[in-house]
Amino acid sequence: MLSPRQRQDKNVRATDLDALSCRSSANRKGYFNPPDVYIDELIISYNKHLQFCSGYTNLSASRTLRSVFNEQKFPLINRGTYLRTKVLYDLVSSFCKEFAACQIISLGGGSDTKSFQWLENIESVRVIEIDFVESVKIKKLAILNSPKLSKVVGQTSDESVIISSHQSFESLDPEFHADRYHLIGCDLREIKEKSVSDNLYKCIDTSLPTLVLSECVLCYLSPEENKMILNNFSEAFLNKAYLSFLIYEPMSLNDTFGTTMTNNLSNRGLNLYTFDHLPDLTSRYKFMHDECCIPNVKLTDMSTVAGYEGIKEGFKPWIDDADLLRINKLELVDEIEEIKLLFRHYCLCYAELPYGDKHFRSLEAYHWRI
Ligand SMILES: C[S@@+](CC[C@H](N)C(=O)[O-])C[C@H]1O[C@@H](n2cnc3c(N)ncnc32)[C@H](O)[C@@H]1O
Repeated sequence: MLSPRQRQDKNVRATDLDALSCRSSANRKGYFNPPDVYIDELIISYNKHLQFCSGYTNLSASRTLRSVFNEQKFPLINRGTYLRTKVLYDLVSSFCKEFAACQIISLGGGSDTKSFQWLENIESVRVIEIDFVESVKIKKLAILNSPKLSKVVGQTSDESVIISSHQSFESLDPEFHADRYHLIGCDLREIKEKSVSDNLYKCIDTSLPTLVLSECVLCYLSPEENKMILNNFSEAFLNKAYLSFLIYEPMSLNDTFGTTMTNNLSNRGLNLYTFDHLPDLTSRYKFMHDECCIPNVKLTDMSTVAGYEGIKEGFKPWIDDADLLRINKLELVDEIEEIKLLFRHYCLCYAELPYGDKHFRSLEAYHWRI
């Protein structure tokens, strides 16, 4: 029997399946150019191993996977997935180009495949991915059993790893370490505990310019936990190297659509703790700037990023015309008001700490609302 907290954590971990199924759907529809060749390897790992995760049986795992992956995604969801993936990928890539030798720390990286693409395309980047122990094991098994993934992280072996029971899954070491890539299993809420932080900072190089990425992760934690996690990184890098945060999250805007989002999630046993406290860009700016003491904070919403709003006010879309034209041809999306409404409820935040005269200069090329 799972405790209420374990049940809640199981639901939070399962949000990764939604993210993966959305990426898989967008990929199949041709949104990603070039196509993402890593997504299927993660799906294979979930198909084989979800049944061994806590709270699942063979039957409930196949039911979950069927319902998540068989569901047809609306064009507007595919478009949103594409936009989020493309914008975050490009922004982080331009960070890596500007800072040359650098490090990306992905909080709650789940089955995201952008890390593999950064490793493939950017020679001097180190990537550290952190997630719950079970989620990290799914990714580790995907890497160990996939020649494609093993190759991209720079560690090939001829032996595949066979997991055939809850027990063998549980006894698998969750960590994976290669020269430029590290997978670490931990609960971010415990980041201040000495054993957790010692283990984490063994893999993190605090002398490198670093970007901490959180894509739909911190929203599942309370504002106090958000602050504690951000402060933990800020303190670790203080006077040692440039540090910044890139955060992508839903926000409630305190409107009817936000209330519907909250209700849908709470029906699935999920609480978005930041929804009440950080409902919009202004409150998020205050939180990052005043409470987390980060001096340079930029924020915008995805409707502005995509060019659905803000053009008259002088905001330029972040996606170029040729790409917009290309994705417009993939699927007919005529519910423009619905797209605006949905995209307005997702925010993007870049926040950097002072370190000498270091600054992510390419940031100025993007149009931010705040
Ligand atoms: C919606 S998924 C997003 C996954 C990935 N960032 C993406 O965008 O595709 C949320 C992820 O955050 C992870 N997560 C949430 N709370 C966490 C915590 N307290 N510690 C570690 N990981 C956590 C979940 O396990 C899950 O993989």
